Amino acid sequence: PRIVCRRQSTIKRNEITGEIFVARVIHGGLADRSGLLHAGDRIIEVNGFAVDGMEPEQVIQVVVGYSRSQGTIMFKVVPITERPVHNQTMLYVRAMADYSPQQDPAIPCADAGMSFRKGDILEIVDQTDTLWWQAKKLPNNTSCAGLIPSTNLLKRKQREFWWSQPYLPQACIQTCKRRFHSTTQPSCHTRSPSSCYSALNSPYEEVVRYQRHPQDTHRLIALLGPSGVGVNELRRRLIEMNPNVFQGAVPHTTRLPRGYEESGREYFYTSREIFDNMVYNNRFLEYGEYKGNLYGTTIESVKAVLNSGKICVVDIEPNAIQAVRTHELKAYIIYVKPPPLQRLRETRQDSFITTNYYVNRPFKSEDFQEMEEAARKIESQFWQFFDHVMVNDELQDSCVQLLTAVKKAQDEPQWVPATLANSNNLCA
Ligand SMILES: Nc1ncnc2c1ncn2[C@@H]1O[C@H](COP(=O)(O)OP(=O)(O)OP(=O)(O)O)[C@@H](O)[C@H]1O
Repeated sequence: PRIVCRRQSTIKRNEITGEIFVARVIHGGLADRSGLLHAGDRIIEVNGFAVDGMEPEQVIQVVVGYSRSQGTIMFKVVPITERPVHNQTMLYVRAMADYSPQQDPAIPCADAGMSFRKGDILEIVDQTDTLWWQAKKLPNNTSCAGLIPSTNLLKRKQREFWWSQPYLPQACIQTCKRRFHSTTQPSCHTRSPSSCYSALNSPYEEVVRYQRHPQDTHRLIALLGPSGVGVNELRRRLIEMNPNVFQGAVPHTTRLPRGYEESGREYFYTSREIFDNMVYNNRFLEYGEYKGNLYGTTIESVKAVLNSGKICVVDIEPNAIQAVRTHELKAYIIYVKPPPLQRLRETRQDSFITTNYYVNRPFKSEDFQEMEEAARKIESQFWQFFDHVMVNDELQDSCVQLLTAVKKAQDEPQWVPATLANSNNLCA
C-alpha cells in the first residue's frame, strides 16, 4: 500500500515581525516532492487568507481546514533568496540509543518526529539544521522522512538524562563466565573497558554496507550471552559439525600443562611474567584469573585462525565487544538469548551447569532467573552492538540457526561500522 505522508513541513513565526516562514520541508512529503516549497520561504497567504501575525498552530489549522474542504491549497510565498546548498551525501547510521518524539517536549513537532530503538539503521537525509535532522528508518517502507535529534542535540539530551539518573553500579556488567576451562572466573578483564561508558559516546554510529570479498579472510564470529545460556555448547557443536571450516582460538594460560595436553592445542603455556607483559601490551581480547592462574585469548591467536582460511568462532564477554569490532577482526556479534522461563525449564531438564562451587549439577529455578536477569542487563546495555540475535531454545534448531547466521555474515552484505570496513569492498 502507498503510505501517505501527512507530515509535510513545519513552520515558524518571526516573533518580532509576526511573519510566517517555512521552517523545514519534510523529505519525501508532498511539499518536498512538488519542489515548490523550501525551508526559509515566507508564507503570505493560504488560499487567499493572510497569515501574518498568526500563531503557527493557527496557520496549520487553516491549511488543514482548506485541504479538507477544498482539496486544493494555494500558498502565496516570498521565496527565500539564498537557498542553503544541500550537499547531500548518503549517510547511514546505527542508533546507539532509543528515542521517542512523543516523550520529547523539545521537538518542534512531535508528529513529524521519528522514533527509533538502539540498533536501528537510519538513513540521514537532511542535516541542514544543526539541531533537528531528517532521517528514514531502514528497511525503507516509507518514502517520508521524520525528524530526529542531531548528534549534538541527542548527546546533550543523554547527558541531561545521564546525570538525572541515580547511579547504577550494575551499569557496567561483569557477567564473567566460565570462559577458560569451563569454570567460573572470579575476575575478568578486557582490552577496552570503554563499553562501560557507551552511554556517553556518540548516539549515532556511522555504518556502511559491507560485503566480504571471497578472497578476504573471514569475519570473526563472536558469540555472547548470559552465563549458562549455551554459548559454549553452540560454539563447540558448530566446530564439531565442520572442523575444516570452523575453529576456536587457542587461549594462553599461566597454569602448567597436564599430561595429555600439548602447547598450542589446548593452550599456549606461558609464565606469569610473560602473560603480564602481554596484558601490558594489549595483546588480549580478554583475560581473567581462575584459581590463581591467568587465562586469556590473544588477538594473534584469533588472527592465526582467520589467516589459515578458517572461520574463527569465539565467545566473549560484553566488555570485549569493542576489542573485536576492529578493522582486522571485523567481528560479527551474535547474541544468544535465553528462551522464556517455561521453555528454559523444559529444554534444560537433562542439562547440567557448572558454577563457582559445583561442576555439572542440574539446573535450578534460580539459575534460570539469574540467566534472565543477566540477559536483561546485557540487552539493555549492549543491544546496539548485536549483528544477529538468536534464541537458544531447542539445541538442534539453534545449531541450524547459528550455521545460517554465520554463512550470511560471511557471504551477504551487512551493515558494519564505517571504521570496520575496508573502503574497497563497500557495496553500492
Ligand atoms: N538449547 C539447549 N537445550 C538444552 N541444554 C542446553 C542447551 N544449550 C545449552 N545447554 C546446556 O546448558 C549447559 C550450559 O551451557 P554452556 O556451558 O554452553 O553455557 P555458557 O553459555 O557457555 O555459559 P558459561 O560461559 O557460564 O559456561 C550445558 O550443559 C549445555 O549442554
